[in-house]
Amino acid sequence: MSGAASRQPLKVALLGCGSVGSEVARLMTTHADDLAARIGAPVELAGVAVRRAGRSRPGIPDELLTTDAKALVKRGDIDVVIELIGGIEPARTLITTAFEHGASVVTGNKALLAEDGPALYEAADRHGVDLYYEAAVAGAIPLVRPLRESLAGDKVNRVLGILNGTTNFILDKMDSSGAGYSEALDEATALGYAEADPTADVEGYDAAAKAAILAGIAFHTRVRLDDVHREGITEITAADMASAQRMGCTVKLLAICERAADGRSVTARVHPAMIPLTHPLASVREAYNAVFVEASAAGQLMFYGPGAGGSPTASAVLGDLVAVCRHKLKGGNGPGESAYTQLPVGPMGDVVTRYHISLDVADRAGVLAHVAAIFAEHDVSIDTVRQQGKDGEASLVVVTHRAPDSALRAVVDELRKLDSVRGVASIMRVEGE
Ligand SMILES: NC(=O)c1ccc[n+]([C@@H]2O[C@H](COP(=O)([O-])OP(=O)(O)OC[C@H]3O[C@@H](n4cnc5c(N)ncnc54)[C@H](O)[C@@H]3O)[C@@H](O)[C@H]2O)c1
Ligand SMILES: N[C@@H](CCO)C(=O)O
Ligand code: NA
Repeated sequence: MSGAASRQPLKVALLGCGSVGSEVARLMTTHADDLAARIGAPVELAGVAVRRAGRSRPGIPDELLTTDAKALVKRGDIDVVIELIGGIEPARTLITTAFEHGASVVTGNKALLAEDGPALYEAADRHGVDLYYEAAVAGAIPLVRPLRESLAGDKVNRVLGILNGTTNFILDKMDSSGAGYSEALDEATALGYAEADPTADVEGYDAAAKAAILAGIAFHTRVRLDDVHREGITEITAADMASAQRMGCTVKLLAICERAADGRSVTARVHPAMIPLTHPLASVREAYNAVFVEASAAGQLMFYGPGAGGSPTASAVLGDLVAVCRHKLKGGNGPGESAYTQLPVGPMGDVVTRYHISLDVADRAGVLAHVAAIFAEHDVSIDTVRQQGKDGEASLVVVTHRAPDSALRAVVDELRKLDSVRGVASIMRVEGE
């Protein structure tokens, strides 16, 4: 018997046995010997909380199953709680109860961390236990740990990436096949990427929660879901995609967290954006995620891989499990969260970027001059204009140089008032140039 195997086992309670939880349980069994050797003691699945009783779970002895998650975390002999239920309650209460009973927690719950992360980080700290959550952002891709630990000596200025697999799959489909949004969503649902209710993905809530978590760690400040400007992909049309392609671009749902130029605030936003086909994020296909981190000393780092799915996400959970078990065994805790910079989160109006605006206008003399004058009045410089006319109507596509979002909004408000402007068909930001 190896030294690790002869040690007293560390007891683990698993809350939730869905896509990720069931994979975690399976890997804990199949990798048991390696986990014991790496941790220095065996890990024992001591209980599994499920919502419905009476159904056997493959690989999990029936006597470990319980529908009373609260009693499980209160048992007093649990070293680590793995929370994979999701949502705000009862997950929040279960996690804080686990802390009160001396257990460290590993979770993939981005919704909860974006809503109430700081209170939970503080509670973990107060009780001298760990709260680890690599699975919460970009699934299997190591991103939380590199930001929290590897880059702790650097100054991160920007985090930009694709943080939602479902929407990337839909946009990729629209780009490669010319499909409309609904058709691409149907395919994502049929393949099991999009859930029955895809709102959190397609409206950008899932990516915004991940952006809030990343911005908080990257800039050492507090960022909540409500601080993140959020736009989803439901309004993206096949025409938008075709227009992007004409510019040598594609459309991606991006999450962008940035330090302001004066260093006094940060911004965090999730919205669709055109990016040039030459940009590495343009080649992120299907349900993959990819994230760029720009830091003062390190320069530009790219993280890429499967950001969702039971098995990839379970990989991140197990990595965290090993880390917190090592701390349990050796004493002490991993790095906590720090919000020492107290940088405020600035409004979307402060964000400076480029825009692609598509207008339906009357095709007559002077219209272009009127439109151009409104851009000039607000100091928004035009890069290119493309006009296509038919039967007295025309579509006008204006691409700007970099300008503050507030100035662009003012331009659009005035354009809408012009008689000759029939409608603003789309406004999209252009990133990555
Ligand atoms: N699936 C992914 O690709 C993925 C990726 C990253 C993070 N996550 C996160 O991981 C967590 C779990 O996701 P999932 O995809 O496995 O979800 P899931 O819906 O497949 O699993 C959740 C399970 O929890 C159970 N449950 C709900 N309430 C419970 C309760 N009170 N007690 C016991 N069990 C309860 C449900 O019955 C379900 O089986 C979520 O926070 C999710 O955001 C998921
Ligand atoms: N629904 C999420 C799962 C991973 O968090 C996605 O599509 O990326
Ligand atoms: Na991750």
